[in-house]
Amino acid sequence: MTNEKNSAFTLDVRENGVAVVTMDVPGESMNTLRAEFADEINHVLDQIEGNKNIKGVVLISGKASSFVAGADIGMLDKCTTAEEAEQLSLQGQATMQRIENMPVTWVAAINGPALGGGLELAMCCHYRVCTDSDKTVMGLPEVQLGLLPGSGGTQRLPRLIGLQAGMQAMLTGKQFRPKQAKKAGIVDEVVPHSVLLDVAIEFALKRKPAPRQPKLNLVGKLLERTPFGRQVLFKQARKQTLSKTRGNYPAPERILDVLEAGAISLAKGYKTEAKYFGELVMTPESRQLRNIFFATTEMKKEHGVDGVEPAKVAKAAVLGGGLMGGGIAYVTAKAGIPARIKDIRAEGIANAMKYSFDLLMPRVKRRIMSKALMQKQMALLTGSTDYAGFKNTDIVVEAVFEDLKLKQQMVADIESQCAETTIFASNTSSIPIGQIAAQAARPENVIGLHYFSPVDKMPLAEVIAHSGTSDQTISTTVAFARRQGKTPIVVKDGAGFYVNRILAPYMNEAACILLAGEPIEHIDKSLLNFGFPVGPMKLLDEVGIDVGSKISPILVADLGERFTAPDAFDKLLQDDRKGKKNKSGLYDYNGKKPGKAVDESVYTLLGISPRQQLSDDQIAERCVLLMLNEAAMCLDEGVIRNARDGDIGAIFGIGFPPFLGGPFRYMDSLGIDHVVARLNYYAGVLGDKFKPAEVLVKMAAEKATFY
Ligand SMILES: C[C@@H](O)CC(=O)SCCNC(=O)CCNC(=O)[C@H](O)C(C)(C)COP(=O)(O)OP(=O)(O)OC[C@H]1O[C@@H](n2cnc3c(N)ncnc32)[C@H](O)[C@@H]1OP(=O)(O)O
Repeated sequence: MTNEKNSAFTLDVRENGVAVVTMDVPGESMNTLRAEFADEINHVLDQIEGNKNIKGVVLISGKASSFVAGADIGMLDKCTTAEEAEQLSLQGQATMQRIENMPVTWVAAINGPALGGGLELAMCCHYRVCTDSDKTVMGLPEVQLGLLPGSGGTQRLPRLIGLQAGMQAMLTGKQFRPKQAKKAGIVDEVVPHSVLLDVAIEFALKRKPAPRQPKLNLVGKLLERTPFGRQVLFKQARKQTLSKTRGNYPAPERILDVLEAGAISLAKGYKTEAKYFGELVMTPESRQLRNIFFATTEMKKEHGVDGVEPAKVAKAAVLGGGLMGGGIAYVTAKAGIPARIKDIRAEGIANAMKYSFDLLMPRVKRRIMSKALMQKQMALLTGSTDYAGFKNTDIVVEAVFEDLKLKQQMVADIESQCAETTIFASNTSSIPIGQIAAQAARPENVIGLHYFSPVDKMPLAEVIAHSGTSDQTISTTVAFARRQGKTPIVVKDGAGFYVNRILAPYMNEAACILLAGEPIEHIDKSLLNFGFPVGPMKLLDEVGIDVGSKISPILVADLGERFTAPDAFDKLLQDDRKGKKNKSGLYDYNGKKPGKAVDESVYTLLGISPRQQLSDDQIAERCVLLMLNEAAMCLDEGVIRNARDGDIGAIFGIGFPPFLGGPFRYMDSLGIDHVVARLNYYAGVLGDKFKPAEVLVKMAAEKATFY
């Protein structure tokens, strides 16, 4: 065995002629690919080429549960020119082409994540064997970083699984589970971890596979293997991509360019891949997306309170079997934590359980999940219309109606029915936690844990500590939310906490613009083009016009008149328009395409003759500026601990455009002086609600930035 001191690679030539190359980057929990490894890996390749006894090679990771997590994103972040980044790509391509062209058979033995450059490394091998571990995933997620696969992946994946499948995988960053990867043709075998190396060694002793084409049906062959078919395919793909990105994300378009080049010639494909990889590394969009990766990775290591270890949560309970309760129970059981659901009606419990069933059954049918695993997760859900089984719960999450008295009663019930250490976490979206805890015997155990709907999809959770919440409660709740797969941010108690507080002025301004006569679809299109996943008018229908109207008075009482909602909301509610939930809102939910067309009768109800008067940019600027201003006030008042939490909270909570990095990074990119100037302009035209936050005025004067 040869292993240069501190080398990332060791070479062990077995008696049977199989060389095992183990990648184990010293001191790192994950293997990543770095330019500095080039000499090391080429030295290993030289040794293999120089040893005629070697009949085959297995490439395996020395990490317990990960293969290779891709190129080192920190390395990419340090690039200062597109040419520098392009060289990294060309270097990666060359190394992988060298492996692919070696006379001996190479086998990638994958356990755990093989992502980005990690999958590219596996694809230059001649066979791939992976484990059936829950941690084993394969994919090319570069697009989520504003990049494209830069070490040959754009050319190898389509040749392995087909152009359409490869295109889809790269445009979405899809992660393949072991069985999916086998079915798609990414791996040749899926085995238990205990025999991974043995099976890989068997493959290494085989001859290289004959050149193979992915299996395609007739339509697939016509689309992928004829020039005319590819022309149709790429035209459709570009149209779909632009309809999703609205031109805000360059990477998907470059991926299609590279795929189209590669369909003509492999050499052209590699050349174009390196060129565009280099350019994308330097785009502001990719920089912002990489910042999100660094922020969320850093947050994974935080407990919410420095130096306070979380208590163990062995069992949880959920009060309320509605939409939120069902979602909370789902993510709890998915984390492997038993969840007891209490509702006043048995139907409520059944409804909560059905939430999980409806999410899991399709996965079983698509063979993404085994029936046994589904049954195991469902078995963690139990229910009761009383407090039986609550005695040994460590945390109870309350998700009942937004009624203060009811929530205070829930606190009293839990304090009498559960252990003295049991945490009471309220999923309230707006009621100050201090008020909910006002009559608690153990207020130190009371905390807010605010999820966003749909709970199984939205990654953010706000952890709201009132003045009496103990550090232990905070730390345990943060850890619990993280086990549920959430990205928790700890926010200070107060009406609307952080996310709903910055959302309210944004939504109110959209309503004002509507009342001034701007068409609903134009308002939504403007904010969609800005980069939000849904327009404010559609969001109002989705969340519920009644919910929005309940939050406003709470915000006005706690934070001031600037949160007063336009009377449009009252007029809509008087007409029983709650939105999507009762199929009557700003959009028409009764036609053939529910929610697609505006319900024109709204204009009559509001006394409006819709006419486009403002530009997209004017609409977006007015709504977004108020969100930015409120975010700055939240930071200044300590509602959020830092700009990073504010950015991640806005992106993960309300879909603030990720390519802009979040409110604070966006203000930095605009320039604080520009933000203040525009706020002052609108304050002069539209009133004090646009008055710039004092903190922004001060920062502008000092030419300060948030980062
Ligand atoms: C050549 C081209 O194709 C370009 C590329 O390959 S771009 C990179 C593509 N790869 C990715 O986008 C994967 C990014 N990583 C992840 O998604 C996750 O880390 C994971 C799913 C691999 C593992 O998740 P988890 O188990 O939660 O572990 P952490 O996220 O906490 O990560 C553990 C530590 O590894 C560091 N790390 C992970 N991936 C990378 C990477 N690509 N570059 C640099 N560092 C990476 C992460 O920062 C953690 O480090 P720490 O020191 O423990 O904080």
